Amino acid sequence: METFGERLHAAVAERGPLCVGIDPHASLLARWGLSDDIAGLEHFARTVVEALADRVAVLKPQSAFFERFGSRGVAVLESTIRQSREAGALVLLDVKRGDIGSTMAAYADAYLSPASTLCADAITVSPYLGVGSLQPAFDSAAAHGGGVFVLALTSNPEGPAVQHAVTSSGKSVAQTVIDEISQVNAGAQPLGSLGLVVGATIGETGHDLSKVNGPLLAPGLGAQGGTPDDLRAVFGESLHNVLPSYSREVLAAGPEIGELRAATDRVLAGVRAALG
Ligand SMILES: O=c1ccn([C@@H]2O[C@H](COP(=O)(O)O)[C@@H](O)[C@H]2O)c(=O)[nH]1
Repeated sequence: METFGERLHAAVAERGPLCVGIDPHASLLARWGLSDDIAGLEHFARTVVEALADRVAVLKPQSAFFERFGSRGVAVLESTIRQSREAGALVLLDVKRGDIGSTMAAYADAYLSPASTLCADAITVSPYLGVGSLQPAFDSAAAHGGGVFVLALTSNPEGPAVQHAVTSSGKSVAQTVIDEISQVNAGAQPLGSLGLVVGATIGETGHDLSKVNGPLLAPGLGAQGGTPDDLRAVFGESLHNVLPSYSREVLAAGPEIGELRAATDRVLAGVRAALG
């Protein structure tokens, strides 16, 4: 069985280093002339999949915007994941889950087990109950060829108050997360299956990402103000493992499929130039 790291490496080589988020904000539904209800959600998600799933390496549905509509929204999320994967995109489900023991194991079953209708290629998780509490997700990912992206240095301005705090070991909380994930990924070829989330907006923070040996998801580009030029300052020598992620910047170009594709081509050209 191929690992997620292998699959992601191949997808990026074939389609380019880009993740596009599927975030059906109420404001985007309105901008597309859609109703803020289950029919609007379904149309929006289906259009993005039709436009991009056969050409973008990774699609990242934001679970919250589907859950907003209850069980019918979750059903749309299920079909969005399935259709995206069938069209060849890897699906990173942005759910930012984090819990302990058997509860974390149940989340892992929900999102990483092929037996679940919500099974994605990878998920985002939160390490603030301790990185060790995420072990069931790491185990499930390893068993099924999936991936897990752990929040490390997030793109929001509130993040540093927690993530830069120094622990009793003398390291920051974020560096502790980075180092624990680096240990698991050590030696994996061409890339480990555990990734980190590091915002494109954070600037030079002095954190050492050089040993991660896994994908570095970079949200915060476009609508949050981050630019491809910011990536060098944030990632330095680790640029080769960066997976830039845009949501609103691309989605605002819809609803025309050609416009969504053109916006995607434009941001991909920008990040390619920055990543070198
Ligand atoms: O640090 C983080 C982690 C996750 N996100 C998510 O990415 C998208 C960003 O959307 P844009 O429209 O490109 O701003 C959204 O789903 C966030 O929840 C993040 O922004 N920062």
